[in-house]
Amino acid sequence: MNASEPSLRAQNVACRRGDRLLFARLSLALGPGDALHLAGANGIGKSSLMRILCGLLRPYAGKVERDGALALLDERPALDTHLPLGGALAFWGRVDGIAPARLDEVADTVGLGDLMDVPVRYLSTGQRKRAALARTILQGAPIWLLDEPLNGLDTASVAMVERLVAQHCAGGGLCVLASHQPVGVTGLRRLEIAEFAA
Ligand SMILES: Nc1ncnc2c1ncn2[C@@H]1O[C@H](COP(=O)(O)OP(=O)(O)OP(=O)(O)O)[C@@H](O)[C@H]1O
Repeated sequence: MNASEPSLRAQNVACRRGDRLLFARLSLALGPGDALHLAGANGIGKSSLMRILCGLLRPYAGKVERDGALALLDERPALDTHLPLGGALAFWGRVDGIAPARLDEVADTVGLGDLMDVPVRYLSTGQRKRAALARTILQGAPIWLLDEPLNGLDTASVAMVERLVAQHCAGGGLCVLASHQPVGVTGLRRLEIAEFAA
């Protein structure tokens, strides 16, 4: 694999939360163009695995190796809820050196171009999810970790996320996506996390 190409590997990873071993011996390997759907029952450990993959949580056993920058989308979008959406995205635009025109372009992509003057706290559930997706896109990272990106989205928005994931992977990125819902992305692999059995 080329050094500039993104990759994400987990080898024999185990996850312990409190005194419970959630899962063990979990391995995965993704390279450019790959997309993986993480599935499994409530509380099985999908979000925990996402946090392990991005380095926010230490695995109980095993190791994770990653090449390339990553963007994590979870239920806590890093957008100032007191700012208008445009201002909240512009904050990160200044941090990351993103041109204002690019902010507008991505806001249009996720269907929020007309809501840039609305405070983030007034956005609906689905609009807030789409705002978080805009932030994910704007990060420009080749590795996307999307934890329940379809929650609260209407049918058209689900299709939009599926399209964006497909485009991201077609452009050489990779994506791990945790969802209880079916995900319509061509070539998507599926990993069902199973409860740990000794
Ligand atoms: N900080 C923590 N300390 C102890 N236990 C935790 C902690 N965070 C999560 N857990 C527990 O770990 C288990 C897995 O949680 P996690 O959020 O990873 O599951 P999930 O598969 O994403 O669930 P869901 O489908 O409901 O989103 C749950 O039983 C949860 O209560």
